[in-house]
Amino acid sequence: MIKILANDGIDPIGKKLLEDAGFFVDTNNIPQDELPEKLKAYDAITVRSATKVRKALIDATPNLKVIGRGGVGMDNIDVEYAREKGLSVYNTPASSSLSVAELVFASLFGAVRFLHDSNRKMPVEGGTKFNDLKKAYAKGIELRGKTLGIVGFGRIGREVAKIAIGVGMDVLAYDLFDFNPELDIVLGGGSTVKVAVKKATLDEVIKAADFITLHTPFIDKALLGAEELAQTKKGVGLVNISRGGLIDELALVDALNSGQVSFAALDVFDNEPTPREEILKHPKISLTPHIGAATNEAQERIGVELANLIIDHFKK
Ligand SMILES: NC(=O)C1=CN([C@@H]2O[C@H](COP(=O)(O)OP(=O)(O)OC[C@H]3O[C@@H](n4cnc5c(N)ncnc54)[C@H](O)[C@@H]3O)[C@@H](O)[C@H]2O)C=CC1
Ligand SMILES: O=C(O)C(=O)COP(=O)(O)O
Repeated sequence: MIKILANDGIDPIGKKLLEDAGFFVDTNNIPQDELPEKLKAYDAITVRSATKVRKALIDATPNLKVIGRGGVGMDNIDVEYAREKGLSVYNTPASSSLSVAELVFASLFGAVRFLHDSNRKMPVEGGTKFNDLKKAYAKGIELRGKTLGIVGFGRIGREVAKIAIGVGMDVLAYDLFDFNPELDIVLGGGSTVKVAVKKATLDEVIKAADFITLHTPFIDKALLGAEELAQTKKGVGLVNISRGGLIDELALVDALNSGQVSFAALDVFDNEPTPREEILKHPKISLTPHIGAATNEAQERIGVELANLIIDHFKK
């Protein structure tokens, strides 16, 4: 019987698909340091972003045939090495795009009205300093009519743009590669309308946007470091739901303290799962613990897609 370890869990519908196909699915979370020994007994492992599948683990588990990533980023897997060793590696790249895009807007709408800070302070000071807090949060802003800079115009960047257009924002989009700026926006009743975003260089996005949201993988350096942050519009708002490292965290803290950046909404961090104190405690940072893909709908789509990929792999 094919044995699958879903080490970071799998949606129940995906699990049932695998079981109905005759596979054994173990959803126990085996600690990273025990995996080299315990994973020997399995044919496949599925992971999200928590479990790392590095060279040493691949070398220690010669029975392993498949690595499945329930999600997009495969930076926690030594993909090339695994493939060289004859393993198949799959991910589910489109299943969570909408959920990530919605979290961008949850974060943006929240941050421009200080919800992150208000939710921290109201339980402590709301009873005694209600009017002081009311004053502190008096300078909220609307999103309509503002310019959103999107860096990385792939699956998630495009979903973000669609919501932005619905909200009435101007969109400047930049990608390393040429792209089609037209989007099909679905209206009520099922009709669609084509709307194009403005193509821009990274420099133009940095200098002209009121808010910048990043949707690229992390390769080797921050896209927004001290130099770039110094060139933004004064008071720009930043969103990073992509990967830690894309914004230089220390430069960000400086830019928040000087007022160059008015807020940052972060779902991903340099050092997960233990982000640095200056980031966790900063009153101008809206925090979420890497939950971009953490909706029932996205996880169900991911689980089903991953199950079907694994079934196809072993049944072909
Ligand atoms: N926080 C979370 O829970 C989640 C985070 N993500 C992350 O979101 C990121 C984007 O995902 P997708 O949109 O699905 O990927 P995608 O591959 O569809 O789009 C990424 C785009 O970035 C562009 N790009 C790459 N390097 C660039 C650079 N240096 N400058 C400008 N553009 C660049 C690519 O050409 C591509 O168009 C991934 O890194 C993924 O890991 C994805 C899902 C959930
Ligand atoms: O799909 C991705 O790239 C993600 O970052 C999602 O991470 P998660 O599976 O929710 O731990």
